[in-house]
Amino acid sequence: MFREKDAETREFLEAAKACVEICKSSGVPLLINDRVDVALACDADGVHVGQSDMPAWEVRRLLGPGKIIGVSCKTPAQAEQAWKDGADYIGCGGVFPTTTKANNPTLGFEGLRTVCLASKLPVVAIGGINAGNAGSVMELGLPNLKGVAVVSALFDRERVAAETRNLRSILMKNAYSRS
Ligand SMILES: Cc1ncc(COP(=O)(O)OP(=O)(O)O)c(N)n1
Ligand SMILES: Cc1ncsc1CCOP(=O)(O)O
Repeated sequence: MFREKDAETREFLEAAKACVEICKSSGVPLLINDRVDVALACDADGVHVGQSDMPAWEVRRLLGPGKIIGVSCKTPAQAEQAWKDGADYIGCGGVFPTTTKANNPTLGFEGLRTVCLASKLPVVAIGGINAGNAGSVMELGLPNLKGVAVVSALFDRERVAAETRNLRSILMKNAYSRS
């Protein structure tokens, strides 16, 4: 996911193009946060939109059937709408308090559980998740909960690659212990 809230469009596009190149060479899909125009211009793999961004059905119309669309959802009604609109997955949170996104109510495990139980789409948990609590989120064993998304757990750290490997190994251990 490429998420940049403050950049000018041209700066955003240039950075997104660079990320697309890196991700393509590693076989990793790249989604662009919010910006359908940028995703189209750099041929990203998809877009993630929030509840006040372009509606997912419109994103689907513009991107076509082959791209990945994610929608942030805090309620069962929003999850149902995302499914009707043709999204591929939903992001649900903040699960824990976070300073990365302002005015973002914390749902806790109960809010996450409510949305996961109602969702017809795979769910990615987000908000305040890190190496210390990612295991406890996945161990909830909620239906449709397929993974976690993090920002500060990696980018507030000096050793981003090492932190990424550590978080990945925690999530992989959890995946094996549930299979
Ligand atoms: C998996 C996932 N969930 C939520 C988001 C954030 O999207 P949004 O609600 O549009 O909030 P902003 O990031 O735009 O502030 C995400 N990128 N991924
Ligand atoms: C974008 C977003 N949407 C819900 S919480 C959040 C921020 C997550 O950031 P962090 O992983 O740093 O808590």
